Amino acid sequence: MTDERTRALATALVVGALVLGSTIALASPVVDARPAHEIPVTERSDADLASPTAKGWSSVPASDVALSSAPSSVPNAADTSVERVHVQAVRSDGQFYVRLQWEDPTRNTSSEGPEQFVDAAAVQFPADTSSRPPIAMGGQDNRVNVWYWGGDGTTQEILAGGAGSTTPFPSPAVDANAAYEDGTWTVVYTRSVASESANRTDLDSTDTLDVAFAVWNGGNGERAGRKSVSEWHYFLAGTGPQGPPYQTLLWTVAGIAIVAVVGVTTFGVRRARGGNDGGGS
Ligand code: HEM
Repeated sequence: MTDERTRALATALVVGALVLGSTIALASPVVDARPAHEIPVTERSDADLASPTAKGWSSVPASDVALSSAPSSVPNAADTSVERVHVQAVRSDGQFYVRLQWEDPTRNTSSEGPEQFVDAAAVQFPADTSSRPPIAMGGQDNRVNVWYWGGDGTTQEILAGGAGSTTPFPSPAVDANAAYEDGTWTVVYTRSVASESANRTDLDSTDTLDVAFAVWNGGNGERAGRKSVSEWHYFLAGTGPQGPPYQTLLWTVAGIAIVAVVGVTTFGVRRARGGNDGGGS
């Protein structure tokens, strides 16, 4: 290979690497632009996502939500083990789906023996979505709806106005389905978007919807007030910054970058070859 050819090839590769590198550097902040407490709600049509292993979940953006011990006064309240939960949400065909996934190496589904507690998870919404209730399960004049799933197969829809006031709805409108695989729980809650009673959270809002999460590791003695909880987050209906438009933008920019890299490299190689051909034998 002649010096000129080597130089042209090296230049093409450096230019290509610079184009690709700057594209990634510029595109990443755009993708990460979602506010820390925002969780996008993806709009779908005719998607049945009630099963935790439904294929449709693989294309729904997941948010990583941090958890910490609930500041309650029960014994060993600070001894909790689950530090994060992945959250996905979809509205489809009149149904609202929330999928939670978290790691728990021990699968606890029975509370029948002494000191046995089940793994569990819950989602909390304001009963009246126009204001944000206290995170510790609402207050007397600002109650919350809690969707509770327990590892023994229990699903409850609860109305609460502060710790110690949890009251199950007489006819629950929430379903929950769970799967445990490779040390990970996956739970999907399903409720119809339409609310049927005054104390039920209106999920039909196109605005933001406050939401919080709790996870109990039964194997670590966690139950009731001893649990990992999130701060208040909010669901944002429609396509959030991490939703399709941003992904489409990222893939478009990445596509242009790849075409540019291939183009510059091909040009460089052709020039080098041309130089070589012109240079004779
Ligand atoms: C962050 C502050 C929180 C504190 C201090 C707290 C405290 C407590 C306490 C003391 C209890 C036992 C009394 C009772 O049953 O009412 C309890 C139970 C419960 N909490 Fe909370 N909580 C908090 C947040 C949450 C959140 C965010 C959720 C849901 C996402 C939640 C869901 C529940 C449920 C479902 C029960 C009943 C559990 C059972 O029967 O085992 N809590 N909580």
